Order: sequence, then C-alpha cells, then structure tokens
Amino acid sequence: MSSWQSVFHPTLFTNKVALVTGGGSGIGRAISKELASLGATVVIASRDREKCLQAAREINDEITLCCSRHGRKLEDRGRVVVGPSTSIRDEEEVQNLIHHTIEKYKSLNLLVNNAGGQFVCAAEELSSKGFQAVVQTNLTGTFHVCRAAYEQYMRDHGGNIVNITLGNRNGMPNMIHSGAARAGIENMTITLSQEWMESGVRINCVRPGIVWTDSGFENYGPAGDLFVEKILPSLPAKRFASPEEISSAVCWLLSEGSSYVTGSVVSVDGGSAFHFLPLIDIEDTNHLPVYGVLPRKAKL
Ligand SMILES: CCC/C=C/C(=O)SCCNC(=O)CCNC(=O)[C@H](O)C(C)(C)COP(=O)([O-])OP(=O)([O-])OC[C@H]1O[C@@H](n2cnc3c(N)ncnc32)[C@H](O)[C@@H]1OP(=O)([O-])[O-]
Ligand SMILES: NC(=O)C1=CN([C@@H]2O[C@H](COP(=O)(O)OP(=O)(O)OC[C@H]3O[C@@H](n4cnc5c(N)ncnc54)[C@H](OP(=O)(O)O)[C@@H]3O)[C@@H](O)[C@H]2O)C=CC1
Repeated sequence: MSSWQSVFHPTLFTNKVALVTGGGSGIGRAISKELASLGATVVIASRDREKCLQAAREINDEITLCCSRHGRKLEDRGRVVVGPSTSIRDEEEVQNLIHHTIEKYKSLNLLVNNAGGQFVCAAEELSSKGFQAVVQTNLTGTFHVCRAAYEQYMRDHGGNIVNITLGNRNGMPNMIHSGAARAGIENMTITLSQEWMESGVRINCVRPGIVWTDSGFENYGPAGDLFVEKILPSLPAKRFASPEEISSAVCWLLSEGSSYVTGSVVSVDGGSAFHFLPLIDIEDTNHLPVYGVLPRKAKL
C-alpha cells in the first residue's frame, strides 16, 4: 500500500455523492480513491461486480491507513461503495444504476464517465461489429450515463460531470474506433455544456496521454508490450502518466475551484499532443506523387 495522499483539502467533497464508472480498476480506481479520501461517497460500477467489490474493500482500507499515517481525522473519510453490475452499453442497466445510486445515497452530485476501452486493430481488418462495440462502449455508453444522471437528478439539482477521453489529436492509427468515439465524446461534451447550463450542470473532459495501468495494458497482450517499447522513448516526458496524475485533474474539475470551466478539455499528456508519436511505421518510399518541382535532396 502506498503512502500517497491527495494535494487537495481533506473535506473538499464532504457530503457529495459521486459515481465513477469503471471505478474498480486503473484510472477509475485512482479517481474513486482520491474522491473518497476527500470525503465523498463514491459509487463504483462496471460489468464485473466482484472486481468492484474487491477494489472498494482495498480502497477503504488504504484510505483509513492513509488517514492514520498522515494524522488526518478519521471522520473526514468518505468511502467507496459498489453499485449493481452494469454495462454502460445497456441503457436499462444504466438507468437502474442511476436509480439505485439516488435511492440509496439520496443524491448524485458528481459523475465521472471513465469506463471504456478498445482493442488494437488496423482499420482494414476491423469488422463492423468490432467498430460498433467500441463506439457503443465509449460514445453511446457515456451518453447513456450522462442522460440518465441528468434526467433522474441533475436537471433539478445541478451537478458536475467529467468524461475521460484519450489523446487523439493526430488520429489513432490501429484504434480508429476509439479515436472516433473519443472525438465524439468531446463534441458531445461541448453540446451538453450548453444544453444543461440552465440546470447548473458543468461538464468537461480530461484527455489523458498514455497512463500506466496494469489492467489497461493487460488488455492488449503482447501488442501492449510492443507499444511500450516503441512509444515510451518518443514521449517528450520520457515516461507515462500515473493514474493519480489523471485523478487530480478530475478532482479539480469536480471542485468549485473550476466553477467557470465547462465544455472544456483538459489534456494531461506530458506535452505529447504537440509531439509526433510513431504509432505506426510508414515505409521509406515516395507515397505521394510530386506536383511541380521538388529537388532530390527534398525526398528520401
Ligand atoms: C494509445 C492507447 C492508450 C489507451 C489505453 C487504454 O485505453 S487502456 C484501457 C484498456 N481497457 C479496456 O480496453 C477494457 C475494456 N475493453 C473491452 O472490454 C473491449 O476491448 C471492448 C471495448 C471491445 C468490448 O469488448 P466486448 O468483449 O464487450 O465486445 P464483444 O464481445 O461484443 O466483441 C465485439 C466484436 O469486437 C471485435 N473484437 C473484439 N476484440 C477484438 C480484437 N482484439 N481484435 C479484433 N477484433 C476484436 C470482434 O469483431 C467482436 O465480435 P466477435 O468476432 O467476437 O463476434
Ligand atoms: N491507460 C491509458 O493509457 C489510457 C486510458 N484511457 C481511458 O481511461 C479509461 C480507464 O482506462 P484504464 O484504467 O487504463 O483501463 P481499465 O481497463 O482498468 O479500465 C476500463 C474500465 O472500464 C470498465 N468497462 C469497460 N467496458 C465497460 C462497459 N461496457 N460497461 C461498464 N464498464 C466497462 C472496465 O470494467 P469491467 O471490465 O468490469 O466492465 C474497467 O474497469 C478508459 O476509458 C480508457 O480507455 C484513456 C487514455 C489513456
């Protein structure tokens, strides 16, 4: 167990109820832990409920230990609790998760749409079903959760939403499905920030670069190892992000300190959006016929 503790005030989210989708692993787990360590009641949910239950037990123990190590008051602690098993692709399951949260914890002030993912596949080999699976998970799933939270609670009480996307400024070779879905989430966020302004709902995105999570990289198998070998040296920061570096941006957006921020995307990527990343190799031949005159030394 690490002795990590949040930089934010320990009671920042006291009396707040938060929902973090995919909160049982990786980035979502780090976000859930930080929110609960700052006083929130955090509901986590995903398809694998057992995984969420285990994560909740571990996080609650870690927070208690952290409080005693750092001399913090135990009564300031929030806690992580587990909602029903939910696939965000399934609208009914999402409606049920939101209903359960409001029934049991009486409000839903903060929502983090973190659940999502993809697999590595070149566009020409990708089936329509595979494309749709990723778009439905990331884009449609995020829409389902936002809309259910709004209809059932935030329309009448206000709220604050953060959607996790992915650094895809230069496209996403071998992940066309995810690149398209995340760009969709960012545009949907801008639209919702305007439609839901009158209800006092703020909504923003955090766009991570590459974050080291065991769960995330296991998902890719050997393709994940290759990715690490190839991409790591080309990152400007020469390292990946930690999950906590994503979480602190989320906490800032969920706090009053960002009260004039809505419809925005906060990149947490160590500057990699402005740097070429060799996501695919392109052969050293002339691919684009020249129009006009180009000297020999201007070509490979
Ligand atoms: C720059 C990178 C930084 C980012 C890092 C992260 O995000 S880390 C976070 C990483 N964490 C995560 O990504 C976690 C969450 N990710 C997931 O759960 C999955 O990746 C998911 C989103 C596809 C959903 O999966 P699911 O099981 O619910 O989907 P399903 O069973 O409904 O399948 C639908 C169809 O998709 C196709 N297809 C599927 N796999 C492959 C493949 N490898 N190859 C080719 N095709 C594949 C296949 O056609 C399949 O149909 P079939 O042929 O079986 O009839
Ligand atoms: N790691 C990275 O480098 C980056 C990650 N991201 C994104 O951040 C988020 C978290 O990723 P990370 O923590 O690394 O990886 P994880 O694989 O640990 O997280 C993905 C989470 O989403 C949940 N999930 C997936 N599909 C569904 C679904 N249909 N319904 C409900 N929950 C679902 C999973 O739980 P379960 O399987 O139980 O359903 C899991 O907890 C993802 O959206 C990811 O794409 C973005 C940029 C970079």
